[in-house]
Amino acid sequence: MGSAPPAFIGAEEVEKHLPRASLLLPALEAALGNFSSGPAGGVVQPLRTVLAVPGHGGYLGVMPAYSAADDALTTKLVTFYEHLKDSPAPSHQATVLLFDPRNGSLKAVLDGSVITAKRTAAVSAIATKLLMPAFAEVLCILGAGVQAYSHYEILTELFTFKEVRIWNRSKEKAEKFASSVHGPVRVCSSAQEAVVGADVIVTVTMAAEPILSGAWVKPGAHINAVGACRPNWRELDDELMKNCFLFVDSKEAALTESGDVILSGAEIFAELGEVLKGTKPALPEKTTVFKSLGLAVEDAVAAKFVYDAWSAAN
Ligand SMILES: NC(=O)C1=CN([C@@H]2O[C@H](COP(=O)(O)OP(=O)(O)OC[C@H]3O[C@@H](n4cnc5c(N)ncnc54)[C@H](O)[C@@H]3O)[C@@H](O)[C@H]2O)C=CC1
Ligand SMILES: O=C(O)C1=NCCCC1
Repeated sequence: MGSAPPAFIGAEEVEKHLPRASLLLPALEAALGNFSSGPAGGVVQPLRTVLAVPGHGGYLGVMPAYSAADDALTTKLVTFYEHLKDSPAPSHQATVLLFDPRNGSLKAVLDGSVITAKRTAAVSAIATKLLMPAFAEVLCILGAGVQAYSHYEILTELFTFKEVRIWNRSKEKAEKFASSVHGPVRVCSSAQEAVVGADVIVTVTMAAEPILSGAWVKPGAHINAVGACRPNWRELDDELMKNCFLFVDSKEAALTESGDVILSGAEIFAELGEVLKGTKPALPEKTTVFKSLGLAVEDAVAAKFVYDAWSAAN
């Protein structure tokens, strides 16, 4: 007898079984700690393969991982495109394949876009909890796309800010963001206006040149730097990179993929997983940057969560 055909779990079903990114927090915290524990942590994850699509300004990323603690075996396939002016397609599209680790059978094909949006924001929330200054009052989001929404949702669910500000390259998109989310958001006309005085800053743009300058950043602020995932792309300038304590999800990935890290020559202080394990301090009183690139094990944990919830309901 052959194995059952794989389930297809589309975006709506993923959303239904993962209504809030915060549901992933315990599993993601454990996974980040395991990832930073080397082979003893039971996470098997090579550096992702990212191949350019010549002539189309696009990239295809292949992200396999196995997490022994979750007994989750997945690979995510993600495409991201720089210029989509005349296309209705989102800039990032993803699919996660979930396998049975016991025999390699494909159990499910899951929409990966919702998973990517939520797990990335959840990891930024973990970094924020550890690294933001005490009494943080002002949240600033630079960018108004998919990740801006997921970051806004989890950061305003977990923390209480007196003010939320947004800036986007095209103001219309920032205004649409401000009128769609549930709480008050101030639309700013420049990145500088949004950043000055902010305690927590999130950069979620497709920029390839710095959009955040260290000169604007309040000493002690925490920055989640989520965009700029190519070795020649930047969101943060050298002044910020050189004058912060730099935390990353993966040292290997940061030194291979992050233009902000590679081109600035900034020294990495710790992986987030090391802070979660208690082997490195968090330093919330310092100016901190969490450079996020996205780990395949985060997708494994999130896909397993969705699949288990879906299975229980079907
Ligand atoms: N670290 C991680 O785990 C992940 C990181 N990302 C990255 O996060 C960033 C945001 O992703 P999404 O929200 O899905 O993209 P999106 O396309 O939905 O939104 C991107 C935003 O950036 C703005 N933008 C585009 N080009 C710009 C430029 N040159 N300068 C300033 N702003 C510009 C757009 O107006 C848009 O509001 C991307 O860089 C993406 O690659 C995405 C997924 C996971
Ligand atoms: O981790 C991910 O997923 C991604 N990271 C960088 C940009 C593409 C998607």
